[in-house]
Amino acid sequence: MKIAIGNDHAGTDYKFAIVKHLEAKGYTITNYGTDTNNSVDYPDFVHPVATDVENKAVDFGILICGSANGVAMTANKHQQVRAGVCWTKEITELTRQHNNANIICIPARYTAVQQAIAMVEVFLDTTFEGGRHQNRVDKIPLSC
Ligand SMILES: O=C(CO)[C@H](O)[C@H](O)[C@H](O)COP(=O)(O)O
Repeated sequence: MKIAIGNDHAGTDYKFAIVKHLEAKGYTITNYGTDTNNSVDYPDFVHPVATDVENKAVDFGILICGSANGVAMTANKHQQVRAGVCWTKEITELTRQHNNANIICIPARYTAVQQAIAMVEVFLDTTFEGGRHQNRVDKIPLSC
């Protein structure tokens, strides 16, 4: 499975922990940075991830910033992206089962790193339920 990952300065340390974990499990990761703790603007690192997801160059995306809101707002400007802010494993599971999210957004300043890794595992292992949820997901794009 192919994953694209991006973050701002608040998410760099978590990003490396997640990448290490996923690579050990055999995932192919495209890292769009940032790779330092120097202050950056999160949209610069979100759009490449969202573009890869939109173009189906990867299966899923992972975005990390301080609160997760900035990266989620940016990613959701892309038509084919459904980016969900996740802070528990249960919310993460529902984000896949009900919303068919293709990007998980993680709030590094409000989540422990082991919790972040556990949420990523749930995200990648959970399937969309379809059915009534498919009708709703189909109505998300503005073109409907
Ligand atoms: O974009 C955000 C808020 O929605 C992220 O949490 C950023 O990481 C945060 O705003 C960065 O803040 P900083 O004071 O510039 O480190």
